[in-house]
Amino acid sequence: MRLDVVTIFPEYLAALDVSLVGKAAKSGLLDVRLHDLRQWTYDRHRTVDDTPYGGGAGMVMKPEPWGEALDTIAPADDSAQPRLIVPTPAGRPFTQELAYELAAEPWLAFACGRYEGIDARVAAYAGERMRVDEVSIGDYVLNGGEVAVLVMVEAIARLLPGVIGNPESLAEESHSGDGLLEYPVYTKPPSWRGHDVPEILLSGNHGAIASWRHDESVRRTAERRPDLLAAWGDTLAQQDDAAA
Ligand SMILES: O=C(OCc1ccccc1)c1cn[nH]c1
Repeated sequence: MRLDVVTIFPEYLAALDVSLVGKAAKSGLLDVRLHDLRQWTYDRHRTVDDTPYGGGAGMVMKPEPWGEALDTIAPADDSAQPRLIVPTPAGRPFTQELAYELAAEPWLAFACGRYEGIDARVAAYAGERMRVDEVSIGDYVLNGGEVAVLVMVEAIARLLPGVIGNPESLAEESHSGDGLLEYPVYTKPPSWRGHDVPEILLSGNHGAIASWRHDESVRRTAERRPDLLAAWGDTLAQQDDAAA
């Protein structure tokens, strides 16, 4: 997979060179290219922002540098075009499902907005030749899209074959498919500072262990994410109907 990231803080994305993503990049699974948006500015102050039409506080990122960045990274006359992801609080939710979808793409480009955002015509212009998704990693506001890109790239890269050492560990994690949160995990020692590992996990009774883990997943989901439990209940009902 090719990954392009356009930002006014390329050093923010240096983290992509370490850990899993760094290893994937070195092993050729990922072709990560960072671009400084100011490369496409020509005034003395390398201006990337201006005041918003219609008034209001803050500044908006000018369209011109973005248009030139996109034209350099993905020339309009190339048949191959990236899927453009624009992190923003106003985006569609980033989910494990979307991470899987994006992990199947051959080429992703990320546009890191700052200030109050990027002139809306940039997404419209890009949309003339590539798929554009405005995506939110959560209901809070950051100063820029860079951290959101780190979050999304890590969630996506770990799904690429060969990046994760043990693919089985993908199957049982939270949000990985059954719609419930992951059960609590334990390792040695069996007793630690007055806290013991639940006996069932030391029993070797795999049926009982699986049942305990499912019950713990349901309990935790009910406690922390009743929204997911409702969805999970609906899914079960649909499965029952389908089986009936
Ligand atoms: O703050 C975020 O992105 C940076 C950004 C982009 C555009 C305008 C303001 C801020 C964000 C929050 N959840 N997901 C993304």
